[in-house]
Amino acid sequence: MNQLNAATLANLQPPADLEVFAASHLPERVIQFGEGNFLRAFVDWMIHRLNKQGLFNGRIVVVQPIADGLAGSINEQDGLYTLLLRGLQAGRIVEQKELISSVSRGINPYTDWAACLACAENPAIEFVVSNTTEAGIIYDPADRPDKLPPVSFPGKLTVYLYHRFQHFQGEAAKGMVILPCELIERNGEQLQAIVLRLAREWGLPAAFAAWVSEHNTFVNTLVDRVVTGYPREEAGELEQYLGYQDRLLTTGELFHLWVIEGPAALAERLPFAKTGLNVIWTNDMSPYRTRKVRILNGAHTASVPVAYLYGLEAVKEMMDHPVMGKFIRQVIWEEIVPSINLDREMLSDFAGSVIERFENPFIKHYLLSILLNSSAKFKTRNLPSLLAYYQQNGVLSEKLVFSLAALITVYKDGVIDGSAMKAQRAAGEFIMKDDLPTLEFCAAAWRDYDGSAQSAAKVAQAILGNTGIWGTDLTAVPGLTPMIAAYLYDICEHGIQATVAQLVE
Ligand SMILES: NC(=O)c1ccc[n+]([C@@H]2O[C@H](COP(=O)([O-])OP(=O)(O)OC[C@H]3O[C@@H](n4cnc5c(N)ncnc54)[C@H](O)[C@@H]3O)[C@@H](O)[C@H]2O)c1
Ligand SMILES: O=P(O)(O)OC[C@@H](O)[C@@H](O)[C@H](O)[C@H](O)CO
Repeated sequence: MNQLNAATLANLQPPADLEVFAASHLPERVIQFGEGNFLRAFVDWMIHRLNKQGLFNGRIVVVQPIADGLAGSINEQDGLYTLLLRGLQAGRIVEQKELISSVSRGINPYTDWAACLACAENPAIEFVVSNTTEAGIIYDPADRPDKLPPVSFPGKLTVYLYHRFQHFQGEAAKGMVILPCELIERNGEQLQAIVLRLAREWGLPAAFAAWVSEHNTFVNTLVDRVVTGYPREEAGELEQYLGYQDRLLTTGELFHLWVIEGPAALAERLPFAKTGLNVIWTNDMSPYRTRKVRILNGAHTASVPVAYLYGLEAVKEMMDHPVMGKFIRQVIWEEIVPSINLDREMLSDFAGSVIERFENPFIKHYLLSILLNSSAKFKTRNLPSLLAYYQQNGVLSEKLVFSLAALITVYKDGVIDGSAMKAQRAAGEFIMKDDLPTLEFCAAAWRDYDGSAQSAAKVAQAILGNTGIWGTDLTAVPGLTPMIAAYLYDICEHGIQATVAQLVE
């Protein structure tokens, strides 16, 4: 079977339900840092939808942000890939198969940084999009403008913008619109602040900093869609059906929401709403962010360590499970939702829709992929709920605390292997990826556990007291250390299944 590319497509009779739209004539108008599943199933899909209706007429040049990436595969496929969106709409099964044609090419800046800078000279490329994970928007004091390319994403963007500034001699109209999609608080503002800091520390002219501030627009955005990536279990069957091999094949749910905090005039230049896409332009995205990160991501992060240790593999399986299904619903309705100080009805509607999305029978969202980097996720997604619940009620939220104990148990008996950990659950060994110092610290904290309640208390004391992991000393939260210690002991000595079964009843 041939690999998908323009030539393969030209000689193929695609299945009738695969929507194909030719876009190879359209100019590049967007530069995108990040080539992951999420952007391909979200922003690139949205631009594709705009193009189909003649509302944008532009393509995206994709830059891989780290040395190991997919630019080569993107080019082998002439930027083409298949997206499968599946779910229930008004009780009906809906499956949308689209051949996405909005990506023009991939650039690997580690082998061709000049190609990336050449884009900065193109006046038609006015938009920057990014998703470099939460690890991407960071200030790296060791980064340098003369590295080819700079190491960090903000470093690359600073040099990119400086090249544009120089090429167009600071012309106001050549400023860019920058839309980061990383799931960090006020992503646009944080990115702009790092760019300006690097510009200052690298001794770039003050006029450049002024141009960045006055003529470039960094917007804050919040993204929402469950993207499950390459469907490895059914890929063979799907490729037979499609008639080609597609290394970039991606799957996800139908639901999508992009909240953009930016000037109304921008909505005219990116007219997503005209195509029926769920894109909200607002002056204040914080309620959207709080509700999404605390309820949807928080529910994932609270339930996944428990469910994975329990022996389950995917979100839908967890939702259908007699014990774990109760656990996740209880943690959402009884602990997370009440801890958020926003309109009750809005929160309830959202929580209900999140549960329906998790029940989507057509996507397989692996727990292990959600478990990745759980310590940082717990800190930003669940700790605020745990602490707010305590402040409101004067007692600790049992299931959120239990989920923290389950997460701490994930690191028990772990052996560091390169930058990850070989970890253990009853069902066997697995690879736990997390921040390396956290993995090392937690593995060491468990070493003296001897099956006694006292040694469980020592583990709890050590791990909760590590401010580097949680951003605060959690042993200072009244009652938390003994409660975690008791759960650790129960999980280790009675097993997670018995412990969680008792908790949900
Ligand atoms: N998959 C989803 O359902 C989903 C939904 C909403 C938001 N997100 C967010 O999108 C991010 C990416 O998800 P994905 O599914 O596309 O993952 P992915 O693994 O397919 O892609 C990750 C991307 O991030 C880049 N990257 C990784 N580490 C980096 C680093 N240290 N510095 C710079 N770039 C780095 C990679 O090069 C790649 O482009 C996640 O961190 C998540 O927060 C994902
Ligand atoms: O993508 P992560 O690893 O940051 O978090 C795992 C999930 O919570 C996340 O992917 C959600 O499904 C997504 O944020 C929905 O929009």
